[in-house]
Amino acid sequence: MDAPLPANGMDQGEPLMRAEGIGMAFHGHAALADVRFQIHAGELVAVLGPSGAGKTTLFRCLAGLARPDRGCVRVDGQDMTRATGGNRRRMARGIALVFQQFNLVGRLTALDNVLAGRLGHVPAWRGWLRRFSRADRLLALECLDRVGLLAKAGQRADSLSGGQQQRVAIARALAQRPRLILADEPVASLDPATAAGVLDLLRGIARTDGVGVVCSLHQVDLARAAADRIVGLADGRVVVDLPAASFDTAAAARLYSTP
Ligand SMILES: Nc1ncnc2c1ncn2[C@@H]1O[C@H](COP(=O)(O)OP(=O)(O)OP(=O)(O)O)[C@@H](O)[C@H]1O
Repeated sequence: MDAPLPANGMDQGEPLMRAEGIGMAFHGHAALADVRFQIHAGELVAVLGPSGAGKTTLFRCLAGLARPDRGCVRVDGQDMTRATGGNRRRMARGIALVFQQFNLVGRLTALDNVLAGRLGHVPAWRGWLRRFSRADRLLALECLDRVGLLAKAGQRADSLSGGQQQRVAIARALAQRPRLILADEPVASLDPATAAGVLDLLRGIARTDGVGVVCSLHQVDLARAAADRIVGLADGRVVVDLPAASFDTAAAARLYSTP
């Protein structure tokens, strides 16, 4: 008999990214301790945990923005933590980041912000002069269309609503043509309905494009509705790693009551 397919219905194969025993301390206090989990193509993994559990520190380690004291992050089996030069840049290009505060340039249009997603793919001088090719412009417009904001392409980013700004940030991530999207509390600044819409969008991208998405969240209900898997961090350790459908009140109690 065939093995059952994972929660997202896709054949998972080799993981895109693997956290292998990540540890990181600040002033002698462990923010992360022996964190291990995997992310596969096409799945949305929600990282939940109480305040101070280490979600942002983990996100920074996965994104290559911080170097863990112990363990490593592997992308396609290669150790990103110790990669240098062109190799590191190539790995970083495959990882797009989405932040709670959107990180758009307010005075630039939505389209120009999305084009920033192409910066890792074009020669530096083109980026400085904002000389993007026709193909890059078409791709950026296509990405805006996918997030439902083609009509806002020429509008300044700071004139858009919070939900629209986060959609532009997701379009920018898409324009990078990433294999992984790491989103640190992407819906923390949004109202519940807008938040659910943004998570639906990320889940659709995971499914349609086969991108792995990791998303830290504070709301259990949103995580259960949008994610394929939930990884629970408490006091820097993974205390839960379950298909979202199996994340019940007992799992939530285990996660949020860990001393
Ligand atoms: N730059 C830093 N210097 C010192 N301590 C830090 C630093 N960054 C994080 N920490 C500590 O590491 C621990 C984990 O913090 P982190 O921000 O990763 O948690 P979090 O789960 O993202 O929290 P929240 O949900 O409140 O954003 C906390 O005890 C925090 O005080």
